[in-house]
Amino acid sequence: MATLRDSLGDFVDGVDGLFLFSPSAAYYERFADADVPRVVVADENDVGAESFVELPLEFDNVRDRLRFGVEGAMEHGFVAAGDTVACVISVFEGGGDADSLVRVRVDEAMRSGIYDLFTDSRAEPGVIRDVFEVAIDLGKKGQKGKPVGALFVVGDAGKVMNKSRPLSYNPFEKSHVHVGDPIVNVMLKEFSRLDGAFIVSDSGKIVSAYRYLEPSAEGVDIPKGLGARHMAGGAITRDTNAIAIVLSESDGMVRAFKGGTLILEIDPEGY
Ligand SMILES: Nc1ncnc2c1ncn2[C@@H]1O[C@H](COP(=O)(O)OP(=O)(O)OP(=O)(O)O)[C@@H](O)[C@H]1O
Ligand SMILES: [Mn+2]
Repeated sequence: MATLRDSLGDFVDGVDGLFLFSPSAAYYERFADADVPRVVVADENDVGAESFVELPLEFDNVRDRLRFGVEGAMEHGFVAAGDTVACVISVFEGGGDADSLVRVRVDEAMRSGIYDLFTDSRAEPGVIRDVFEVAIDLGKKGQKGKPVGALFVVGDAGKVMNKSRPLSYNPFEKSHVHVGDPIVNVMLKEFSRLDGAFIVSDSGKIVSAYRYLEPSAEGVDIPKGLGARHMAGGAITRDTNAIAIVLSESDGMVRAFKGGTLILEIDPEGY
């Protein structure tokens, strides 16, 4: 008769790597003698891991977090398609160290583009994260309690400006304000009541509000049911090297597009 430990030991049989998501230093040390390489996935490399994948956003959805970590590790060459890895991760918050073990088979199809979205975009990862945060926050609270939509085009701003036109005066015309600044977040939320898109530069400068995007929609494949805002947001990312972060007024979801493709869907309520 097998004990529970014997039976569940299969879980780590033959794994090629151990992924530790946001481990404390003590927890990381516990695995110092592990007979497989350790990969740390966290917002910062506090533990000084040799193999480290930076998590730019605390993906609340565990699947997204896992996917991000695995994709990042593939990009860094820590793992490859065909490998199997054991991921130690927290599903529930506040529990201190990780509470779950997930066995993941690394395969090419796992590359959703999440990792690329942050690390392989023209815009700085911190800028992308800050825009996500504004969009998520806006999605959670709405505008004075009412659902609101918003469209942020991030990076490659010169080209994006050339493929769009103003719907109204640009309140950011002569200003040098950046996303992430608390005052700016209030402004962005205020202006999101009005039409059009926000254009943000690679370094996070808000270049314009109220832009009507005029990309060619040719070859853009976005899910049916999404309207003009999403189409325009998706299409501009095919025409330029920008990414688009779209908050839907109708279903409340935050979506990210890159290269004309929907990469990521986040439910702000989960954050
Ligand atoms: N080409 C565009 N460029 C910039 N903004 C646009 C463009 N097309 C639509 N919008 C903005 O999107 C708003 C909503 O349009 P629409 O309902 O068709 O989009 P949607 O994709 O269904 O988004 P939602 O889910 O928020 O309703 C418009 O009022 C307008 O502000
Ligand atoms: Mn709509």
